[in-house]
This record gives sequence, C-alpha cells and structure tokens, in this order.
Amino acid sequence: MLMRLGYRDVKSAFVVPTDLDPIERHPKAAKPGEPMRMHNRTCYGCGEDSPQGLHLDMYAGEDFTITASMQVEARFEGGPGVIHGGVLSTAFDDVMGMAPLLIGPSAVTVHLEVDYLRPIPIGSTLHFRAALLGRQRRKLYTEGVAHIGDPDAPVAMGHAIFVMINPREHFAEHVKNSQLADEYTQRMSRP
Ligand SMILES: CCCCCCCC/C=C\CCCCCCCC(=O)SCCNC(=O)CCNC(=O)[C@H](O)C(C)(C)COP(=O)(O)OP(=O)(O)OC[C@H]1O[C@@H](n2cnc3c(N)ncnc32)[C@H](O)[C@@H]1OP(=O)(O)O
Repeated sequence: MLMRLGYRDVKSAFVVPTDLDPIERHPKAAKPGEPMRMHNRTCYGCGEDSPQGLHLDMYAGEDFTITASMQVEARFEGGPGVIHGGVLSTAFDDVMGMAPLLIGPSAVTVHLEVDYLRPIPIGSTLHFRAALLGRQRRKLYTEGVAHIGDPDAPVAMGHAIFVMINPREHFAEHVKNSQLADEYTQRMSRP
C-alpha cells in the first residue's frame, strides 16, 4: 500500500520501506467528510480550547487521507507578511499526526520534515491534505501537502514518521502538567 499525494518534483530524501505491513481503516474511524475527533482539546495544533493555537479544522478523507485548513493569522508572521516556518511545521505535524487515527492507534511524532516551496502570505487560508503511506511494525509513514487556493500549485510538503504508543503508558507521568490535568487523571484511573 503506497498512495503518494503527487508532487514528485519535491526533492525530499524521505524513504518509505517497501516491506510494509497491511493496514485497514478502523471501523469506528470518522467517515470521509466527517470531522476528525480531537485527540486533545487543548492541543496547540487542532484544539478548540487552545487560545494561542493554530485551530486547524480537520476532516477524514477517502482511504487513508485527512484534509485540513487553517487561517494564516497576523500572529503567525515570521518574515514580513508571511507565515513563520515553525508554525507551518507545527501544522504539518498535527495534520499528518491525525492520519494514524484512521487505522486506530495513538501515535507520536519521531521524525518530521518540511519542504517550503513558496512564501505563504498572512491573510491566506492554508489547505492541507495528508496521507498515511504505510506501516512497518509500530512506525507509520505519512506525507502531507499544502496549498493556498490552487491544489495544483503546492506551497509546502511534509513527511513524517509516527510511532504507535499506548497513550495510558506514554502520558502517565505527564497528564499532571496538562491544562486538563483533572480530566486526564480521572480518565487514567478508569479501567
Ligand atoms: C487515558 C489517557 C488518554 C489520553 C488521550 C490522549 C490521546 C492522544 C493520542 C495521541 C497523541 C497524538 C498527538 C498528535 C500531536 C502531534 C504529534 C506530536 O507532536 S507528538 C509530540 C512529539 N513526539 C514525542 O514526544 C515522541 C518522543 N519519543 C518517544 O517518546 C519515543 O521515541 C517513542 C515512545 C515514540 C518510541 O520509543 P520506544 O522505545 O517505544 O520505541 P523505539 O524502538 O525507540 O522506536 C520504535 C520504532 O521507531 C523507530 N524510530 C524511532 N525514532 C525514529 C526516528 N527519529 N526516525 C526513524 N525511526 C525512528 C525505531 O527505529 C523503531 O523502529 P523498528 O521497528 O525497530 O524498525
């Protein structure tokens, strides 16, 4: 299973192994066109309760894809009049990080690459598409592409590897630092 999003002219060194394990869309995953359920509502990328966050709006796509958009607000400025590169990489991290949820498991980023193709003006709407390219053991290989109106004229591409985790174990020591510490501590204590 390897469904690339195209734009092969981007010179990324990202290598997806050829000996991939099978993947299936999880029966309870959002259906194409439905909003993706937020993994954490105070997430800096997609959380609606993160006042400083990017407020990415995410939807499940066909197969193993995600679509998303965000407004490039003045507070995201890096160079004069354009988005900060780190903000864009945060967006890619979060959009590609949603793709694992289509097959079920929680997964966290271990590797993230961004190719910046064109300046992205403040005031534009950024549209993303991301795809889960494949799984090898706990590693999930993803790709993302962004445009600002013309899907055939990408402004950036991303690639990332996520590793499947058990969230109860992975976040056990950290939920106390969350803005939602009480809620997560309660959830952790449920069987
Ligand atoms: C009741 C509670 C409910 C909670 C509900 C909340 C649910 C939330 C769910 C989900 C959250 C989604 C969040 C999305 C937000 C955006 C994503 C982020 O920003 S995530 C933040 C940044 N990332 C980290 O903080 C990871 C830090 N890293 C680690 O903690 C460890 O590296 C970990 C656990 C991920 C892996 O460590 P190991 O010891 O378990 O496993 P090893 O063997 O090292 O790696 C597994 C495989 O991955 C490869 N690998 C590891 N690092 C790699 C790298 N940098 N590049 C390539 N491969 C790598 C290894 O070579 C190995 O591969 P081989 O199977 O042996 O082939």
